[in-house]
Amino acid sequence: MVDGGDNIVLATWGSTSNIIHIGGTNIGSARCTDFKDRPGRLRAAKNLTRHGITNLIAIGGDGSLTGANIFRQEWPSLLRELVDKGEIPADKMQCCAHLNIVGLVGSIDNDFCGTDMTIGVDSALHRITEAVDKILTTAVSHKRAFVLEIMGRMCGYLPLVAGISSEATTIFIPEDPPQGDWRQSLCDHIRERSKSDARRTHLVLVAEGAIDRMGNSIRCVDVQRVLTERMNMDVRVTVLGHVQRGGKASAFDRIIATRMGTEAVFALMDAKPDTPACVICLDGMDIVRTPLMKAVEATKMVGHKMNEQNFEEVVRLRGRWGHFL
Ligand SMILES: Nc1ncnc2c1ncn2[C@@H]1O[C@H](COP(=O)(O)OP(=O)(O)O)[C@@H](O)[C@H]1O
Ligand SMILES: O=P(O)(O)OC[C@H]1O[C@](O)(COP(=O)(O)O)[C@@H](O)[C@@H]1O
Repeated sequence: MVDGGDNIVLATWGSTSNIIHIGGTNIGSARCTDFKDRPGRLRAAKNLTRHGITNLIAIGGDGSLTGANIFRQEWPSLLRELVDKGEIPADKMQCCAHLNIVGLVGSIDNDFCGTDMTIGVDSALHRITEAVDKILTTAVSHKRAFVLEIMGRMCGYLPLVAGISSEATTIFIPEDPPQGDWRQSLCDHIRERSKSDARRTHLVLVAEGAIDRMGNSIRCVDVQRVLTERMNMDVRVTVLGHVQRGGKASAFDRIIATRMGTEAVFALMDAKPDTPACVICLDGMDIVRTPLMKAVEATKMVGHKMNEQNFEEVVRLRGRWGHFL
């Protein structure tokens, strides 16, 4: 939108076929600093009106969806400025008067309030589960413990569900830091588990953003040191890194992306000038429309509560969010 020119092309059946399995971005969009400032959004408005585009589906996290909402709010004033500067003809004020926005949440983190799952998180979970299964081969045959760093700077969803699917011994996530002395309780827990299952292989999953109750980072090497020094265990660290973001989309992701994309088009077709912008969410197994700004506000609130170290509230906000509506 901001760069215009050849970056805006008509989608056809041909250009949108045979891409359903591909991860990443196919249309070539990326983070764009210019869009954060009005001059960048002015250029985007000019490029869109040139093509007569007044319906947008924004795919991204809270940043992209916040930007999209700001763009929508500013749209009339952007058009007015462009007309006043002589950059677009005056009749565009009428034919492009309203910009409709619908959001889709794409993120491997599953950190957006309002949707039970974001597009991408299931594929990442598959990648993590496959990787952990492979690591378990060495863990079992060499009788080693493994400490794995899992993505999620502010969100523990992936480590949490990956921990369940791989029977991890312990999981560290940012939203629910361990109470008290985590080093001691980790050792106690492992001793306890080993009593009932001496052959057990110990996996510890650490979220990228894991912290203790004081806000200090818990890193894989910290866990490794504790288990090595206090438990005399043979411990290896593996950082799964960007492997988690890559590869083919899972069947579940292909299906929710298709269902959500379809609903986004219906939402745009239904939109009237005064219809508030919405984001398409998964509620249980249903695809639903949710007010965009409420969802963005709730998501930002998680960040504020995290900064205040109000972890009870963070956990509550990460859960079902009917209380916001
Ligand atoms: N406050 C904002 N105003 C306008 N555009 C924004 C704003 N925040 C983010 N954006 C746009 O959305 C893009 C993606 O935002 P970012 O926070 O990096 O990722 P995400 O959408 O995954 O949260 C940014 O590069 C920028 O173009
Ligand atoms: O490569 P970068 O820019 O450090 O990004 C890695 C971060 O992106 C994430 O994968 C989330 O990205 P998305 O929300 O775009 O899926 C985090 O889990 C991770 O911390």
